[in-house]
Amino acid sequence: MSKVVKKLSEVRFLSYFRFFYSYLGSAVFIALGLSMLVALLDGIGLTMFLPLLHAVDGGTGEADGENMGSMRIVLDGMNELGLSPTLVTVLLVLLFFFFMKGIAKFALDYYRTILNQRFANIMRLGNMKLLAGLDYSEFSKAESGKIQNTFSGEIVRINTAYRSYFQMLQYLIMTGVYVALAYVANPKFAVIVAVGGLLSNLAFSRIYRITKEASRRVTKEMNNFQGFLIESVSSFKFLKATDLITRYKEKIDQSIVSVEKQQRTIGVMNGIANSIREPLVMVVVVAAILIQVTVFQESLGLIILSLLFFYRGLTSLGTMQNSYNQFLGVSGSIENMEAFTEEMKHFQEDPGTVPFSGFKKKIEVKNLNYGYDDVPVLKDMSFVINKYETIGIVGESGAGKTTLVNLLCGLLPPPTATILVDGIDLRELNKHDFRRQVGYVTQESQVFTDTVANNVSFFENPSEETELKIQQALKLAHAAEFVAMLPEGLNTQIGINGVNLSGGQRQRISIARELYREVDILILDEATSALDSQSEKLIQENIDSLAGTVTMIVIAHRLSTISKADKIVFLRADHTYEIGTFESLQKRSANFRQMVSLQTV
Ligand SMILES: Nc1ncnc2c1ncn2[C@@H]1O[C@H](COP(=O)(O)OP(=O)(O)OP(=O)(O)O)[C@@H](O)[C@H]1O
Repeated sequence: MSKVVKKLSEVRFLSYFRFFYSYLGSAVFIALGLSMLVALLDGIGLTMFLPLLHAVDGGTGEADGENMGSMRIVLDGMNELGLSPTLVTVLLVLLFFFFMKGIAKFALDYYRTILNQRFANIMRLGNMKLLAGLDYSEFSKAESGKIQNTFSGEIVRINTAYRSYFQMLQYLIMTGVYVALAYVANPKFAVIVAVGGLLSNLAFSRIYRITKEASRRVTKEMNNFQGFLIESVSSFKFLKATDLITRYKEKIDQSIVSVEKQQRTIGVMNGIANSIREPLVMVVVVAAILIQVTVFQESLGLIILSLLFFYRGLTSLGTMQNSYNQFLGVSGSIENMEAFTEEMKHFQEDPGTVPFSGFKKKIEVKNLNYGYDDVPVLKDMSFVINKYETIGIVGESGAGKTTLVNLLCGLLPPPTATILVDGIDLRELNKHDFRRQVGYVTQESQVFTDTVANNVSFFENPSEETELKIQQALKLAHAAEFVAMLPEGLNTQIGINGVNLSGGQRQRISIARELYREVDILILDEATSALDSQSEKLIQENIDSLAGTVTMIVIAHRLSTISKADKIVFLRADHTYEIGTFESLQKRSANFRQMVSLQTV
């Protein structure tokens, strides 16, 4: 089945089908099958009108099938079933088919609603999986607005696209069924109307093109808009305090206006498509009747049934055209989503296969070289971190401290086997296992819009035991005191990005979270930079007290933070480095001495 779908999808219009099929599988065929059933039942019901007319017209109360052309097969069928085509039977059969159609239509609508929801969820779940598995270095190049928009607004738009697309397919099938029935009823008339219908379709091609282009632009502008929005929320304080928010708002306003403009174009196109549909249908029908009557001299009676089918067929065609135009109005989102998921799939991280059950002995860095886009940052670096040691990483801004730490925690994979954890190439280790043992307090404290307790336990189920652990972690991070003073203690909401807390308090909460996790390796990136000297001193003491129970890698600008470290990796801007204790580096490195002399240690 999927091979057939692939082959068909080489046609652009059908390539969208492959997109939906890739998420919903053969369920889409069930929906299409139901559409066909609805059209067939409706068509058969309609054929009953002719024997009905005939029965009434003949005054016999019984239809004999004369003038029904090939459709007399329906009457033959009734006869075979032992149903004599009296007025009452024909009426009952007509009712029967329309009831059956009602049931099939209900099943179709219900199934489509379920599929619609399933479709949105499959997309959301799939995208979340791809995002979680994304390689960190690729993530750092991504646009946050695009991710945000693709995950929220675009999914809504694609859901609309899905509805319109399948509505279009449903009406396409219906049109096909009606045209086929019309052809069986009156072939000549059918051919004239079909040609007319196809010609009328040409009028729509320009509308389709304009709508599609506008849809693409909406997606692009929405990506920009979301990006601006995220940045204006995260940088609100700065933008507000400097009134740069006024200028930033102008950028956001422009993208809002541009989206509106494109959506207006889509609206106008949909309006035109809607309003010219009916007149066009009528032009085709009137022309076909005139040709039938004047050129082929057929009686009107002969074309009534065919006309009935055609009127329905052409109405279906019109609805199909409108659905298609509505679909095109949001189809830009499908292209965006396809490109986005392809990109994310391409940049998935290798999860690693070797299980990791805990850090046992040492991390060895052996001749590590690393750079970005061929620009070297770390050159031929070698050192060892033994279990429970504290390693300080210092150096000028841009010397590569964060890069080194990202390599050590497996966020950036080194090109060759140059980082070994307990003798195993870090790239081979199961990343989930390994990272569960890594705590990371980043430069910008990571806090989440929830309570203090949830920020520390990271949403672990509340229990007495959990609370006790939270309190211990807060104490170690020197945060217990200020948390106790908060209006609702542990259950206080900390606000968006922790706005209700001071910078130092946010940092202490972040430290408490990593201590709560009881990891083997704790990375602190400038972790005490936002603290006042009293708090820093206290945390420093707590960190020192952790020495010997956890392996710590500490990036520090303030040398006091790492004066007691077992080893210090001192990085220079020219990619050279030195390793030693604070004292030994002070003795042998002029650069290090200079750095120390600039600070009061
Ligand atoms: N994703 C990236 N792509 C390209 N270059 C990068 C990337 N990340 C960092 N760099 C570059 O690598 C060098 C080292 O950066 P890194 O962030 O590791 O330095 P750092 O010592 O931690 O600096 P700071 O103390 O200012 O935080 C810098 O020149 C930086 O511009």
